[in-house]
Amino acid sequence: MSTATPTVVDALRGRLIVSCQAYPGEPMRHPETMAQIAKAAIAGGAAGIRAQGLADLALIAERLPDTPLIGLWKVGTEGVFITPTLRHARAVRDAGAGIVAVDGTRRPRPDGLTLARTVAALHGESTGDDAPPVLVMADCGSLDDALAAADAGADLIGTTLAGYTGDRPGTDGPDLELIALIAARLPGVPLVAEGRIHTPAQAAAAREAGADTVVVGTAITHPTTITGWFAAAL
Ligand SMILES: CC(=O)N[C@H](C=O)[C@@H](O)[C@H](O)[C@H](O)COP(=O)(O)O
Repeated sequence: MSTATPTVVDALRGRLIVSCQAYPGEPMRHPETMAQIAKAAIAGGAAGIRAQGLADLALIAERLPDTPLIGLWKVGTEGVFITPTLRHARAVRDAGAGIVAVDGTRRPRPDGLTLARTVAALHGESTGDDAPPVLVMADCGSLDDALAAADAGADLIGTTLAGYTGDRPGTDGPDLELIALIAARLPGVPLVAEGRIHTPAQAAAAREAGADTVVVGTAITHPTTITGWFAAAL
């Protein structure tokens, strides 16, 4: 696992990261819209942004140059779809993400590389201008994924895919049990709680369970879903 203690991780510890994503065909799917949402999230106290797609990432990096940015590139919605290959990861980095989120499961990757080789390649490549190498966040779906990803050298472990790979139940809120299991087995490896955190109390519970930092997406930045929650209640 990585022994680096990057300052960007310190800046995120105990703080909120807001995921700003709109899905194909949705009204808010526009880089300008996502950049404005990201700025609004920072104004509200977020310490970092997570975003998808090269155009969104490039604009957010330009508008918020001092904000830690976790980038990903989704390819489809099935199997290994979060930044699935080294080529996608390099593009996300080159678009301006200081942290590249990649699929961190043990499933085979479309380019045939292991996660370890993917991480090593990214760590070994200069980003120019004395900038530190990009950090890699492994989006995991289980404890075994997390252990393997830490072994592979991932800088941050995320619970992003818990409930989406068949290894863990799709809990109503965050998978607090998984967060606690990973925190206990990987002390010292930055742990990002992500997925189905819908209330401030759930965010606090994720931190309490052992997460270093918390990502909230839908509940802050996806009005169609939030509206649906309210509409369904009436
Ligand atoms: C499983 C998957 O594709 N997760 C994606 C990863 O980037 C996003 O669709 C989620 O919105 C993000 O993880 C934040 O989670 P939530 O929106 O539940 O707060």
